[in-house]
Amino acid sequence: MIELQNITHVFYPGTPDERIALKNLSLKVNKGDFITIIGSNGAGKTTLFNLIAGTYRPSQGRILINDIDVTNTPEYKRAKYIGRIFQNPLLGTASNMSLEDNMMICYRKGFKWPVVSLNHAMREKFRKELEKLQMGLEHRMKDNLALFSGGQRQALTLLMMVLSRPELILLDEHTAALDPKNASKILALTKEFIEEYQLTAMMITHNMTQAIEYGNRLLMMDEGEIILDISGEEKKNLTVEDLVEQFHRLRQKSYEDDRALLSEKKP
Ligand SMILES: Nc1ncnc2c1ncn2[C@@H]1O[C@H](COP(=O)(O)OP(=O)(O)OP(=O)(O)O)[C@@H](O)[C@H]1O
Repeated sequence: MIELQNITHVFYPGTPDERIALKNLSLKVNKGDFITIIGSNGAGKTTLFNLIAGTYRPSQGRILINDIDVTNTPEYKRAKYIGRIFQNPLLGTASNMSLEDNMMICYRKGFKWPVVSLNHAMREKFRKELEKLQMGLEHRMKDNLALFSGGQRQALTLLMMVLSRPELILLDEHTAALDPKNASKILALTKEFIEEYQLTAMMITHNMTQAIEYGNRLLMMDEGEIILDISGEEKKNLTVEDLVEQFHRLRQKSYEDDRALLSEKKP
């Protein structure tokens, strides 16, 4: 469904600040894959998402979506197929608009005609969708989103993204800024929506336990390369210790990700 062919990305090439963020990276994402991505600090995870979403064009290599070369397709055009959620829960929704207006904008995404208006039938439809979040938000459709909590905003971002039926969703540490209770609620919803709508998903996380528990495939990145690509039974049997040990064996150094290692420490 999405294919990266020999992608290299260099920031500030030919200057003293030159930084090779991705090195000749190739990856095939199959329809229905739910891929978790872990990696040491500066491994290139977010750059990978930026290239898939079209925020940057790669220095070298090609990106295909459903066999169509989109390497030079701008981000706004790719947004039709790709949904993305960031760590900041305020980024995915408009604060100064009501919940129902936010949902309407998202519902219209990609459709220029016919123009659907916010009528009784639409409100009922939105109400039913909001009930799935089990947060009581179906009773607050006229409230401005500035009044909602971070967890509620991230749940809404997730729901609205799903309603726009993207082919691929990119989750960039989308639970990292939430408290543990909200983070696990959002993760459970993520899993539920991915299954219900049969979405293809890629999720960056600094939590190795989460990376093992969720999805059918796990990628580990380091210094701009994918160094592990584990799926199926092998993934089901993985432990955090295995991952740290495999990293050490492959790279002859210890895993440098403060947040990951701290989050795995037993109390
Ligand atoms: N806009 C940019 N300009 C210059 N260098 C950048 C830019 N974005 C990323 N880099 C560099 O590219 C490398 C990869 O960064 P990236 O943010 O993709 O890593 P990451 O795996 O997401 O890291 P982290 O887990 O710490 O967020 C790093 O060395 C980083 O400093």
